[in-house]
Amino acid sequence: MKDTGESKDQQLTVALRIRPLSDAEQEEGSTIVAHRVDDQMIVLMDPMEDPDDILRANRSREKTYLFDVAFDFSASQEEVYRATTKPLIEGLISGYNATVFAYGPTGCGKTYTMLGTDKEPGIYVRTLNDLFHAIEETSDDMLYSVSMSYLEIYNEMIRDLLNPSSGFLDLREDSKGVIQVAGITEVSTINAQEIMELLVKGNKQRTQEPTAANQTSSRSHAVLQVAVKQQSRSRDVSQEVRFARLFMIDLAGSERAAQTQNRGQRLKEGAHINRSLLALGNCINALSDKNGNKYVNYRDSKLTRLLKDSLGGNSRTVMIAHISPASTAFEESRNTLTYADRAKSIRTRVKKNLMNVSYHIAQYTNIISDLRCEIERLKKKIAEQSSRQLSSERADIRNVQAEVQAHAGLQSRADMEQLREQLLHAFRQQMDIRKSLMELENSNMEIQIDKSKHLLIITDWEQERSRRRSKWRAERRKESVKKDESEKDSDSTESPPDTTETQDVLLARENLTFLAAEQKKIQKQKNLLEHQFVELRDQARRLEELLPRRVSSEEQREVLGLLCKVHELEIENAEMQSHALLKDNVIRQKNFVVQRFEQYSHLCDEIIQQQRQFIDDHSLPVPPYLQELYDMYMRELDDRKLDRVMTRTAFATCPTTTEDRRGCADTPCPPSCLNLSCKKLLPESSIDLRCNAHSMFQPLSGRGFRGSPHVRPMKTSSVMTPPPIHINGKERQQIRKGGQSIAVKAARRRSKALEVDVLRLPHAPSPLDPKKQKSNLSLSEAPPRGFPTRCGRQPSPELRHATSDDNLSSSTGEGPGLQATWTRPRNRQVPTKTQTPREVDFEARRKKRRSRSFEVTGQLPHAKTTTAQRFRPLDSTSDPHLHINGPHAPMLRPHCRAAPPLTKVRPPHITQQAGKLRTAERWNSSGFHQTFFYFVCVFLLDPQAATPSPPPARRTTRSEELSCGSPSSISPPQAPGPSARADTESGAAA
Ligand SMILES: Nc1ncnc2c1ncn2[C@@H]1O[C@H](COP(=O)(O)OP(=O)(O)OP(=O)(O)O)[C@@H](O)[C@H]1O
Repeated sequence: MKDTGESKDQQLTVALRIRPLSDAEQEEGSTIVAHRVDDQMIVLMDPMEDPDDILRANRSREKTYLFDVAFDFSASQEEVYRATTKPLIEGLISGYNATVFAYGPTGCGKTYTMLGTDKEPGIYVRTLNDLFHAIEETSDDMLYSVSMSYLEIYNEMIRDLLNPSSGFLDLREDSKGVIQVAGITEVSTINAQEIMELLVKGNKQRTQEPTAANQTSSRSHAVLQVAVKQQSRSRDVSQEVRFARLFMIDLAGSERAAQTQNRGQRLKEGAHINRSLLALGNCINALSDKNGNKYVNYRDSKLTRLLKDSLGGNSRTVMIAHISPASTAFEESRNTLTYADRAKSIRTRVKKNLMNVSYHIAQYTNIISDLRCEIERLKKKIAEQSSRQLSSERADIRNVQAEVQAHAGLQSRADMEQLREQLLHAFRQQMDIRKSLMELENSNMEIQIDKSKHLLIITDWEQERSRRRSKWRAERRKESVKKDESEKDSDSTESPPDTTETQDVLLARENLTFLAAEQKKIQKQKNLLEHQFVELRDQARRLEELLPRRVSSEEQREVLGLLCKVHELEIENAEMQSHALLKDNVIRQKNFVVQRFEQYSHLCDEIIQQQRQFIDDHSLPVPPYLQELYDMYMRELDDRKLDRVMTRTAFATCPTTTEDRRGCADTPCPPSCLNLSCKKLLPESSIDLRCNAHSMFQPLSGRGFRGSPHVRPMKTSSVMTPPPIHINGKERQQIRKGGQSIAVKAARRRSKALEVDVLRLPHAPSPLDPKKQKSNLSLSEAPPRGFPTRCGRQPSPELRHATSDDNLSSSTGEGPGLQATWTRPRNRQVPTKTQTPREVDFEARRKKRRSRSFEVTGQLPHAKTTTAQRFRPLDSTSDPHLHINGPHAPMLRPHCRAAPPLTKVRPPHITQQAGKLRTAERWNSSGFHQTFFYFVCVFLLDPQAATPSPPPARRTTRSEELSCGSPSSISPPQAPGPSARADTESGAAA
């Protein structure tokens, strides 16, 4: 092994630290005489300067010292370490020896700087920490071995602080002049924590005693030696090995006996300390001699021998001198400063401790085995690294997976949110459209009402015109009978009545045109909105279908399901509001129509009563059939009174289910509803009203209005048709039961009333009586509905049947009902021998009734071909104002063919007398009082004309229909004239 390091001169680094003024010094009243001027300059002021001392008068009272670095009481441990010792660590690793020693009087802070406290560790700890950190950083390439020893020189004896039991140790110098402590314990470790524990342990072994100057006065010099050996990990035949030592020395403080007041052992310790320090001072003096000729006597003390290399050899050395700032320690401070100042000029020859090791062939085996070990070690390290990498990669994969999952979760949540928003948007739009539709429908209804009012004005005017014309014609006819031809000529010059339309009528026509245009516009808007609504509903459905696929969690599914449900309910609510609105409007219109009808009815009654009064007053002869008619009229009046009461009850039993309502619409109302009143006794128009009132309870779809032409146009004006609210089986049963009980009551009351009639009326005439036969025949021919039996007022089987179970069951649509009782069978049954013709007739009707009741329930497929449909007895001919929706004229035509206006109807017995009973099926009770009234009028005017001719086969005009209810409109049948045609046209236009 040979030393290959290059040497270079290096000056000793001297730092000076001034500690803070201690409590004791403050108590003594010491003043601060040492000041740090800057990073390097210290000023020491002499507190004993006497102004009277002439000899020293010219001397400066302050002395300035310059050092490499200067600290005062404000400097921290870290600052001192960084400025003094930290730079040595790099050199130490590179193979340069280093020494740091703390020098100064006792109690000036040497131990504080080197060892420090737990909170403020000193140079020892900080240096070792940094050293091991630096070793760790380069350990991949270099192989280090660190050993540490800790000793004290106490009373010129060396003691191993790590192993105090080893006794006093000797100093020896090897062949190269390197001082060694024989037998010292060297601890090899690179664990900083372990070294710290050793230091604590060693410090506890250090001799420390309290003195007057310092309560923790160190009575020995403590030397911590750290040896660092470093070599490259790559082995070769020759290899470079670096070796360096670091001494960190906490010297004992120089002390004055007077100051320390030591006695005995302490005094002896002090003497030894001072001697070693004096030797150190001498060495420093010698080393700092500028000439360099002075002999350096290291052998005077073990301290100087130990520090031989550090002071004058191969070492980078840092001296940290400590002084007290107190005036009381002025002398010690000045001495210390003087020594430190001298030490500055000490120069050391520093060289790297490099050893090139050449191996013999015999050592190659070891080298190879070492290399193998190294290879194994490296392989192991690589494996460890790869496994660490793998695990980190796995961790990375897991992280990535977690991230992906989180991202997917976020994505799905965002998707769900978007879906929810879309759904909500679709629902909101649906609701908006619903509302708009409702508003449009409302406007439409209002327009309809307005139109009805205007139509009414026009109709009134037309009636008035017709009345005037009729009157004019009658007058003309009368005059033609009374006067001769010449007078006729003169009369022919009379102008017809003025038929110019009034201002009101013109205005009404204008308004009608305007309202029709408005209605068209509304209809267009409605169609558009309905189209949009359908699209939106489809869109919402598609979104709802998407839900199960998109929704990941049950919770989300539940929430979205509820959301859909809520909006469905909202839509249903809107539909119900729409229905309510429509119903409200329909009711308003019905009320209007009912009022109108009642006006007509009262007027008819009034006229009949007054005419009757007139006949009675003038004792005019009344033909028996007119008397019969009048009696019938009176009975009808009574029945109507009863009927009003019963109708109120029967209304409560109106069918509620769709099927029942449909039955009511397609066919006459079921018995439980209004059969006892509207179908038997009430005039046609009344029945129609009731039936329409029924239809108010139907859903506003076209289907619900099928049976009533008056309300059929409503089909086109209904809003989007939401499904009807279905009533479950139980509820339906309850409703039916309620209906049945009310129907039973009504039927019983009806039967009772008829029985009273039987008691009151004369018995049926004998079949042998030709007159009565005629009457009887006429009765059997005549429709039974509301038409009282002249032959003794026997309660008809039909009416008795009204209370039967059969009949009642039909009210719920479950069995045959009474519907057929107000229609007349077309094909009469051939009487058997035992049956009277009347019984045969009843039997036939009963069968027909059963078939009709099937028709109502819809159980027979060919029900539509029954007579009920052909006769259409419920269709009104009397009041055009029922036609509240849509076009009127086309709807009226088929209706009128089935039930012509009263002006064209002959009373049954008259037609029989004339042998022309063809229109009996047209006969119905609704026109009864009107017919009667007609005959009374005719009779009064001209008894000869009381035998009417059969009605001409012509189409009924609307104006004539409208005049049905008006007494003034009753006129003898006549061929349609130009005026009538004009009426027809104007009515159709309206
Ligand atoms: N820089 C400083 N800051 C604060 N306190 C200090 C400082 N220097 C020294 N002291 C305090 O002064 C007292 C004496 O210090 P220390 O024991 O380190 O002196 P010393 O020079 O080692 O004495 P000795 O030579 O007798 O061992 C201690 O209580 C120490 O905490």
